Parts: sequence; C-alpha cells; structure tokens
Amino acid sequence: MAIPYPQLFATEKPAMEVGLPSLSPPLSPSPVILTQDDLKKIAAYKAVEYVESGMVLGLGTGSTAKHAVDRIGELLRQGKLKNIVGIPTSKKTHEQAVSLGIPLSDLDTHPTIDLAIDGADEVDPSLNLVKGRGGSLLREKMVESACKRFIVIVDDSKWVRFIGESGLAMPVEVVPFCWKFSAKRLQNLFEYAGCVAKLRTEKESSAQPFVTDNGNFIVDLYFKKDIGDLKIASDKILRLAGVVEHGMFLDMASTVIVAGELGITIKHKEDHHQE
Ligand SMILES: O=C[C@H](O)[C@H](O)[C@H](O)COP(=O)(O)O
Repeated sequence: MAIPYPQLFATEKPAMEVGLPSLSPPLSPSPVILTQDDLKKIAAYKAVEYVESGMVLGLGTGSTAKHAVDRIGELLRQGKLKNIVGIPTSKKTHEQAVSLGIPLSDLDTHPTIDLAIDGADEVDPSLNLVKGRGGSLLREKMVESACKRFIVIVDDSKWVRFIGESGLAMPVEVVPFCWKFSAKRLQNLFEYAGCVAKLRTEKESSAQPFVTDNGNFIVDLYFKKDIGDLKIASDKILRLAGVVEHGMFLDMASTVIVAGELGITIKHKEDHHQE
C-alpha cells in the first residue's frame, strides 16, 4: 500500500493533478500538482533516509539519482551525516559529488559498498531492472554489484509488468571496433522477438555516436515481442565478443522505492512485501 505524503512538493508547473488523502496537520483542500521530477525527488529523499554516518555509498546516475546525491550533500553540509565516502557511477555524478563536497573513493580502495542508491528505466515485479537509457550502465553495474544493499528509486512511470513492456530501448555497451558487426549479431540473437538494433547517437538528428564514460558505444535493442527468460538473454548477450555489458540488472536490487500520485510504495526483494 502506498504511504501518502504531505504537500511538500506542490508546484505551479504543468503536471499531473492529484488529490492526495488528507493528513494531519490539515492540508489545503486544493489538489496537489506534482511533476514527474517531484516524484523522483520524493523517491530519492526517502532512499536517503536509509543512509547512515560512516557508510560507503554508491552514488547513482541520472535525473532521479541526482536528487539523492544533492540530498546527501545537503545532509553532510548540515552535519547530519558524517564520514560518508561516495563511489560515483559516472563522470557526471563524480562532478556533482565534487561540487557538493562529498568525499569520494573508488572500488579499488573500497571493494565493498554499504549502500547504493540509483534510478532505473524499468522495474519489474521481481525487481529486475533496465538501466542505461541515459548512457551509464557499466560503472553502475560494477558499483551496484559490489554493494550490500541496492536501493532503486523511481517514479511510477518506470514500473512495468515485464522487462521490455515499455517498448523502449534495452541498451548494450559495445566496443567501437566493428560496432556494426556487433549490432548485427545482437539483432540476430533476438530475431525471434523482432529485435531491431540501433547505434545510440549524440542527437537523434546526428550520426555522431554517443560515447560512454568508458570510451565505448551503445547499441539500443528494440523488441517487438517478449524476449523470454532474462537470465538466458543476458548470458547470450554477454557471450558475444565485442559486448562489454548490457542494461539488464537482474537480481541486484534489494529495495525499490516507487513514488506515485498517491504516495510512496516500498518493495523489498526478500519477500516482495510492500510497506
Ligand atoms: O543511464 C542512465 C542510468 O542507468 C539511469 O539511472 C537511468 O537511466 C534512470 O535515469 P533517470 O532517473 O534519469 O530516469
């Protein structure tokens, strides 16, 4: 069941119009207007409640994770969190964390991470994820597979019944060498699902390949049908020489925090139970 929230994030911006249940102290009777970004921020702030002083933290990437990193920076500045070490999952998050004064380290020095907080592009009921539509996935997967607890933060548009339901891209990071060859082989792997493989470009209108933080390219896979068993699909992709990593994060999330119109829903891996 969703935990309703008070009108902390009311905004004038055009957005979903929602009538939230009344809470104590009494709220204004007018409907709260929450943007998608407000929902991302609500999920992010909730996740940061799990952060404790002294933790080694995986710092995620993307518009949702950005709010979590901002909040961690704010709590550090206020002295409410102490002795935090952050491991960023992208160059962009590294820059953001530096600008906020968050002490940083890496996996070489801190091979075990207490908690990572990151967004996702799709989340299914078993808490499997698609990530990387923003261009980051390899560093995220390295950091998030090294953590004791991985909290995923999303607005409810990311919630799907099965991975691939959105019809949007499933990103695969490939080495630039003969990327067309790799794209073709990826497409062939999933011929049964009507797969189309496309090179990610800087802009939709340009032919300039998007280059990841690791100097690689991204091939986006679009499926017309269900790809079937995700673990089998993952293994098939990873067996292709030239593939570095893919955006399916299977069996990695411990908790998913979903912010929706009526409140927050928290789903835990261990029991699929909702708070
Ligand atoms: O490539 C980007 C990362 O995997 C992001 O965590 C993911 O795309 C979700 O991003 P956002 O919070 O901006 O929707």
